[in-house]
Amino acid sequence: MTSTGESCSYTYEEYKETADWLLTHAKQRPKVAIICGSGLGGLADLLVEKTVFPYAEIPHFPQSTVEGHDGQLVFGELNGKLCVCMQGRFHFYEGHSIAKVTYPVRVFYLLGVDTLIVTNAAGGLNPKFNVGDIMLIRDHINLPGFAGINPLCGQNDDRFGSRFPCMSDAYDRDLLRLAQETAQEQGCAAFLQQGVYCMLAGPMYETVAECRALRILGAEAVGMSTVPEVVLARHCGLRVLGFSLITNKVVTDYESTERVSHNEVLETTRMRTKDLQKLVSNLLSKL
Ligand SMILES: O=P(O)(O)O[C@@H]1C[C@H](O)[C@@H](CO)O1
Ligand code: HPA
Repeated sequence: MTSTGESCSYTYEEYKETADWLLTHAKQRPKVAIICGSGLGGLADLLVEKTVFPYAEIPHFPQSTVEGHDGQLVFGELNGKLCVCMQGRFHFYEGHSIAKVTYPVRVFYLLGVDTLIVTNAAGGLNPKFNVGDIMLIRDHINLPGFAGINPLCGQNDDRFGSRFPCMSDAYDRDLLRLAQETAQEQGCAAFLQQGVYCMLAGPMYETVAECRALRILGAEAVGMSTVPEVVLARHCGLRVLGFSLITNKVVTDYESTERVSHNEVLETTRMRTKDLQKLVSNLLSKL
């Protein structure tokens, strides 16, 4: 890894070393990778015929530091589909460079993965959303990207993708439709939403004025992750499907006494995690 203070990136060889190490140590060859959001790592526990690698054992892999993010990579089968699951993701606010936050995505690509499923916990900005709703991510707003915090900044490596990737189709429309159908079939359409996720760097939750501004921008859910991984995944041509679990409503009123906390976020994930697990699992069988 090179770090100049202004930029920080990994070499192709480093990604390759990690991928080759995993190919040597895991027998599975998954086509689907899943990144589990805060409190949503239980999904990885459902895999069968598992091979589990603590992040600390994987060459060049970053470490998780946030409660609700366990820090292990799980290979296995879920509903008949081979998957590799990140039980714990990396966030920019943990002090990781944006290259570190997204490191696993290029490793997945080199493993032969062609589909990335991302999940996260997010605050609901759309007034029609309820706590516990599952929002299919239709699009995103990359606010840190507006400020130049972007995993694609720096020299482009054509072995991963082109200099100027398209982002107008970041979230795969066929997968979105499939997720909607699956939700209907399993009877959870009542709490399924679709919308625009906006990433902020965090780690503080938003002020009232910020939430009002985000709404004006067209954001419907706000969080502190996901977008850098999706940007890098699209750069190397992976199909992406994203789920935001609406864990809290954001505060847009100065008279409100509500205070969002990570405890509240984790509590909501506990309430809804089984539904999200079932949705992902049912969907996998259709891929
Ligand atoms: O990893 P995700 O995006 O699910 O985590 C969210 C954003 C912050 O890390 C944390 C705030 O409660 O949950
Ligand atoms: N804001 C930002 N990130 C979040 C929130 C929120 O309200 N809830 C869960 N993650």
